[in-house]
Amino acid sequence: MGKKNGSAGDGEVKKGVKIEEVPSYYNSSGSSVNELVENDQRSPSPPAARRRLRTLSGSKGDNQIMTTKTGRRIYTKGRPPWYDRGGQTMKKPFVIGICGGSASGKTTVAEAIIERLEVPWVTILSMDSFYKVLNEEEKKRAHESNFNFDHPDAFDFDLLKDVLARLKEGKSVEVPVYDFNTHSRSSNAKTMYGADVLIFEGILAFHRDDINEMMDMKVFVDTDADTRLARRLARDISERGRDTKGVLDQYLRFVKPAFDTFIAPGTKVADIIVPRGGDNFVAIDLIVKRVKTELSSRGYNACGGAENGLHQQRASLLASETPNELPESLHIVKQTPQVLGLHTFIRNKETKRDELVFYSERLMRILIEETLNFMPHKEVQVEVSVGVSVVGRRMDGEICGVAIMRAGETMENSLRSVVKDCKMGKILIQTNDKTLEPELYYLRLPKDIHKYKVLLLDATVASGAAAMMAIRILVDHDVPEENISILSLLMAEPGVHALAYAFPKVRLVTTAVDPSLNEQFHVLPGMGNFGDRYYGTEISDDDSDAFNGGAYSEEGISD
Ligand SMILES: Nc1ncnc2c1ncn2[C@@H]1O[C@H](COP(=O)(O)OP(=O)(O)O)[C@@H](O)[C@H]1O
Ligand SMILES: Nc1ccn([C@@H]2O[C@H](COP(=O)(O)O)[C@@H](O)[C@H]2O)c(=O)n1
Repeated sequence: MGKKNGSAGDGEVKKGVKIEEVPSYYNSSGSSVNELVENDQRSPSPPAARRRLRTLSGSKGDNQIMTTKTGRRIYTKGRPPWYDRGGQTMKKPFVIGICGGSASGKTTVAEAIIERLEVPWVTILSMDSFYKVLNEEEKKRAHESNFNFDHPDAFDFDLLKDVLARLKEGKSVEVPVYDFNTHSRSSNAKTMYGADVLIFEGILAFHRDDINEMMDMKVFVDTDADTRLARRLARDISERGRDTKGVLDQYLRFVKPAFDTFIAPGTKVADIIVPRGGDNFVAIDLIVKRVKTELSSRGYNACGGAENGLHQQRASLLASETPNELPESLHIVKQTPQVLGLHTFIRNKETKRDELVFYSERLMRILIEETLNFMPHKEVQVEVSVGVSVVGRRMDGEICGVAIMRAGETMENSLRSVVKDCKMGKILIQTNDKTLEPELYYLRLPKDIHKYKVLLLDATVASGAAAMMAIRILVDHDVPEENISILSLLMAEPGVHALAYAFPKVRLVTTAVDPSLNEQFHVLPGMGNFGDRYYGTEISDDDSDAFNGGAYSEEGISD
């Protein structure tokens, strides 16, 4: 997939119909969306019939969005709300395997399925990513068109199986990006995440029974051999840095025999055979119909939300009695006159923005210092002067911060001022205006985050929906629950109980707990929309009513 410029940009849809207006913070590469579009335009132009599709491609961590002809948005990165109030996965992705000869149109069929499915969260995994790394002698042979890339031994099937298994569980994976020009992996892997539908395509997609068992539907693209060769010649010369002689030599020596021996038998395990590939709209429509039926029987609704999702359960949260006791995992900083005084400034709606920033940052530092007391420490001996030493303490292990955008970002400066050179990640979660479920739109985490004690930052916790999704994401990235602390200036009691119920080992640290939520899930009495007040982006009550029908939702998530 995503083979423009000869490299397999996996996890992307190659070509999206229209580039969306995406706020700049979606784009982690630092370049604007327009720049990304321009980059894409420099790539070899696809045949006219396919030009309607265009990629919004970016670097690792970018959100990938395409819009179908009917105007629906499809996210090829990100995460739908897959977990329930207990923090557990609710939905498994529907896995479609697509097998077929080289240049048979596997990618084209995959794109056509995505476009017609109209499911918002889709991931495409290509077998190309799992080509083994070649040694120097093999590379030399590959450059002479004398290496068999069509034999099963050319692929790392075990890695492929692990990646598929993790994606099925909704866990994040690092997928190698393959470069057909150099026959090697590029230095940067792509981070991929789960989805509603996962399409896995490749020439040997059906080669191993254990991997076949992981698929819910197996599609074989059966395109005539002459057409495949003609397309391959054109593509490999224009996109993969080959010449006519090399393509033909490789085809006769390896590609054709391997098709007969290893690929064609895939028709026997396939559920559906699609003659002619991407042109076969009848077959593609039948596949799409079947997938839609399967998805709805698994509890997906038309908007991509799940029945019994977080939002629906949140309503019952408001109605339900909260336990009398606050959970043990909650720590409230000591209510000193200093802390209470800072709160008074912050809660007061008359407090000016510069004062709010000053006093809230003071309170944030107190909150962070308090949290650090829970981090593991070890004894160390330091020399004070010649011959004089004392036994002191030093933190044992590394800390990183992850801000839940946007209000959590207000706490980044304070964390940096307390923890020197602290690595920082970001998560953007927004409410889907149709399903009302929180959804992940942007994710940037420090490398090897599972090795850190993670301080998750959000200025306030109301129902806990955003925090719960953020914790779920960290857990999916293999951060042990007990290594996560969520830090907030203010938490609402229902949110505290919801988080503690779902993730009992996660430490909740706050400077105050308010008793309740209103019907819009805003904390009562609360501190207003902290993010807007801090950034000076508040709108007047009148405007707010006009924009939101009377209710505002904090930071895009009604939490
Ligand atoms: N129906 C079609 N008509 C014309 N060109 C096509 C068609 N399907 C695919 N192609 C072209 O053939 C090449 C291989 O198609 P692709 O879908 O990438 O195949 P695969 O993924 O099986 O290698 C691409 O250059 C693509 O643009
Ligand atoms: N370094 C490589 C790796 C693979 N190939 C050929 O690619 C074909 C598979 O990709 P498709 O997009 O066509 O499915 C396969 O037939 C290999 O021969 C290559 O040429 N160089």
